[in-house]
Amino acid sequence: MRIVVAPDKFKNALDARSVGDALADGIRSVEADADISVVPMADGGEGTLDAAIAAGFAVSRVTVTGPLGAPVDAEFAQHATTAVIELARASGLSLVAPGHRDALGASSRGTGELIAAALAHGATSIILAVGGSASSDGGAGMLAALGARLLDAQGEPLPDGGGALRDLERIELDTLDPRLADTRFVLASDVDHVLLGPQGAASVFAPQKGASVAHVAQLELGLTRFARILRAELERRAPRDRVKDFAQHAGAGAAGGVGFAALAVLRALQRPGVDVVCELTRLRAHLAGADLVITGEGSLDAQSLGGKTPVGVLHAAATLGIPTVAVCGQSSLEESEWRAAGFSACYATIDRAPDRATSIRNARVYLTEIGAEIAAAVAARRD
Ligand SMILES: O=C(O)[C@H](O)CO
Repeated sequence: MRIVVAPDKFKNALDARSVGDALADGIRSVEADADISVVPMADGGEGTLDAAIAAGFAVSRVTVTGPLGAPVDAEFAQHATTAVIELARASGLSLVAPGHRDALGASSRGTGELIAAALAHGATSIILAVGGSASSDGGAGMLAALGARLLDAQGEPLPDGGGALRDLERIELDTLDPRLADTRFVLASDVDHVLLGPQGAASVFAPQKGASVAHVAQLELGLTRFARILRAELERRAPRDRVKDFAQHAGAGAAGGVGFAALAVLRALQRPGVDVVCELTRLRAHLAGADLVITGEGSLDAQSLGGKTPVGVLHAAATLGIPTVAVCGQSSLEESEWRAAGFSACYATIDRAPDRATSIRNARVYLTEIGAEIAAAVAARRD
């Protein structure tokens, strides 16, 4: 029996590798000879770097400016001239203790510093995996770290953080790192949100970064100003008809608007994150000859069906006619929904636990049980 286990992380419980290993342990407890490939996956947000490293990319460590200004040790991954930068490693919300969240002050500067480090290592193709950020600065910090000048009415550099953007008067892009002109960027984002408005970066995501209602309003104002001034600067540099309204582009609102800066200034090509990760991990090669695929993520819901990891893996397996089983911490989908999506079965750890906290705490144990149950079901069908 050949089984490919290609899960995303179970947020707050286990990383993707641990989820896969727990399922594999369970399968082997029933089918000792099973040929199992564990392929840690991600949807373009957090976990993308781990997926690249698991796929053989080399790791480089750099000290960069953390989301609130203190230095953090971050990593990027590189293979030949392709680098994977995961924003969350430099500018992630997980780097900030819950009591210290500062939605106005947090910056994406460290992500720009990571990009600069990758350029110094010879990268000419950069996959920018964004999501899980502490910042809502529209990518202003990232651009500043790459040489852009963001100035206030007195011609002084703006302080870091989305809260300061309301004082932005001018952006100069002529000072950008010249290597960027010869670098191809792919934007792999965890969400498709636009930059502004009720579905934008400030309204939807800033509250989880510690923003009050008043902060959200201030951030929205600043991001609106930033988008307008940046667009004017881009129009100054290029014929007006070639400058798109990147603020409205899907993914522009990812990571507090870093998606916007990546699209507008780094000329990034936006791709569904899970497709990028499928390529990084060479998932299709792993799937060759498989009898079954197991995928999943912490919470399986309508958003998952919109193109998150489980569905990306499901589609890759379906093209080869391989059945796919979903495993999750909890699911809000009806059986008819996950079946209609194409999964042949769906298992949730919460179904084995008295409550959510226990489900998270004992995720490894439950996943091992689920792995055993899946293997037993396959064996029963075969015998
Ligand atoms: O970082 C964020 O703002 C969210 O994860 C959406 O990208």
